[in-house]
Amino acid sequence: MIDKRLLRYFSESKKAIAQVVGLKCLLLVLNSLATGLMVYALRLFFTESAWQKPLCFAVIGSFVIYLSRFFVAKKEVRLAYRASASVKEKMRSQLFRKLMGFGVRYKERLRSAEAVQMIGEGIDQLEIYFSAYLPQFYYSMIAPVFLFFVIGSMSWTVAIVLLIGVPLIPLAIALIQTFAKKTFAKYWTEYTDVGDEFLENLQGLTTLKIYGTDPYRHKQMEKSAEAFRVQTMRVLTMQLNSIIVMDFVAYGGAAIALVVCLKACMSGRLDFFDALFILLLSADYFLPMRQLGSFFHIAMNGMAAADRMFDLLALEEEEDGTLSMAGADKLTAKNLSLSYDGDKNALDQLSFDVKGPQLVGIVGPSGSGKSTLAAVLSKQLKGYGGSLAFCGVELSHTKEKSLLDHVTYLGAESYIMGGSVRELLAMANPRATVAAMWDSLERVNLKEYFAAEDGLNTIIQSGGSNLSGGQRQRLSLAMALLHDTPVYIFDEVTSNIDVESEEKIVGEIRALAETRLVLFISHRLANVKDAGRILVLNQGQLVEEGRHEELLEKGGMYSALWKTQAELESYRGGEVYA
Ligand SMILES: Nc1ncnc2c1ncn2[C@@H]1O[C@H](COP(=O)(O)OP(=O)(O)OP(=O)(O)O)[C@@H](O)[C@H]1O
Repeated sequence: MIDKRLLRYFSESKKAIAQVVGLKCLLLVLNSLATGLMVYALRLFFTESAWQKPLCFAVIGSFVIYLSRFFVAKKEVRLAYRASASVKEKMRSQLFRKLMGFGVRYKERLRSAEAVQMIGEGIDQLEIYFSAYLPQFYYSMIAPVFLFFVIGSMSWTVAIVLLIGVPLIPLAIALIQTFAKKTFAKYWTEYTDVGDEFLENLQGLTTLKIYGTDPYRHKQMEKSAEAFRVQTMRVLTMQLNSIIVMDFVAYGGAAIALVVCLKACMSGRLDFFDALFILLLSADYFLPMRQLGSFFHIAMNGMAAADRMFDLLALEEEEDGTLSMAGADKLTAKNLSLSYDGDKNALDQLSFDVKGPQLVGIVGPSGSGKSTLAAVLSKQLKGYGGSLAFCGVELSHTKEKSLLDHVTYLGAESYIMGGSVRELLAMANPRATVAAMWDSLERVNLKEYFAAEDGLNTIIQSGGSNLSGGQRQRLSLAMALLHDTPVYIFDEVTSNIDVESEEKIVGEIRALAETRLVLFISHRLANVKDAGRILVLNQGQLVEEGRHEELLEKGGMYSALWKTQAELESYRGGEVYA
């Protein structure tokens, strides 16, 4: 009934839980005292001739006790919150750290919807486990023992009858738990599956509409939603049934005690006012256990969610390097290889040596390994074979933070967060001045546009949804330029951009390469024509390298690609491909 692993993991919450249990016991004592005083007052009222003074005392006493109960209960709520707050904070930060540890490839380990559900609702369920279920669990063990002695002082028979009924509730709970665990685990699987499917369908809605496949996905989604509904109903049915069982035990036990109590009273073995006191307190005998039963269902859900969280926390992370970069103007690859599936090499024995400042073009047919190389260079992909080093420091041993301080990667599609243009640019470089921000916007052809809007205060919606594809890309580029690092990796950054902006941006990239090492992947060879060095990849191998003219002269792959593109782009005037 208790998840020991959870308790061990969050051992710091034990103190607050113990305090909550202590306060619950204090409330029980106060409650018993108040009931005792009330019964005492009634006894005086009906049996004593000079009853005014003691009655007054009893009424005032009861009032004081109820007032104290109010403050104790308030404190209990606060402590219960404290017990769970630290748990939630610790679990959220651990999961967040883990996801960060997976890096940009976290999606390979965990689906986005599952991450959101786990970190949101899953952790909220843990709150109830720690703030309500655990304190109630310990309290419900102590309360019947305390009441056993209080009631026993008046009638041991009634006390024993009541005590016999109490363990039936935890027994019922334990019995339910044996099959409930599977039901809850399945519920969580269905829940995260349906969430993931929903998110994917939502993200791909435009594609589904274009190809008219939305009715098919609609049907599939309906099936998953139905499976989730059925599972939810199973959980609810199980909860309802177990509540009926627990109510039967609790109220059945109280009813039997009532009969025993009345019989003892009628036979004169028990004083009427003592019997009244016992009857009033008998509910407290079962209520803690009964309440434990209600918290138990929510706690089970929290435990099932916790199982998934622990599974995630147990996943291995690739360890970060320990070395800082000694410089970034020299990049050396020796027999660099990488395979996605352990079978075919996406990068195959690449060896090259490039020095900055310089523009290095990386070209090759589709699927030749250009983006894979960029991903390895920016540590988005780890586990390469051979060697890859900036100024002699192996990339796999380099601290990610150090790499990010030296290398800026920009791909064809970067996610733009919501916020003002100023906030976005400050994210790239918190020390950037307003003038530097405008300068970076000017360099990517966005200055006029934002000046006509609300300047740096222009609000960008989440995902850059109020910008065009090209504007989004240019804003990402402005951020990259502001980031100001010695190395830049641009992977098809101009693929989404109109011709005029492309020319300006390629010009900016060339200018940037006068002071930095810029690796520029572009399917459009004209963009890298002026590069100091061009690496030509094919099937993961470096097949040619050199300057544009040298490569044309060779008449190899580069030359063939150039000719094909020249034909395709002849409508642009042809002078670039002449
Ligand atoms: N995540 C992945 N999982 C498995 N294989 C992959 C993955 N990404 C790329 N590949 C494979 O690796 C090879 C190189 O792909 P890569 O994306 O690096 O090529 P590219 O030269 O950038 O192509 P393009 O110009 O079309 O973008 C291809 O055969 C591709 O199918």
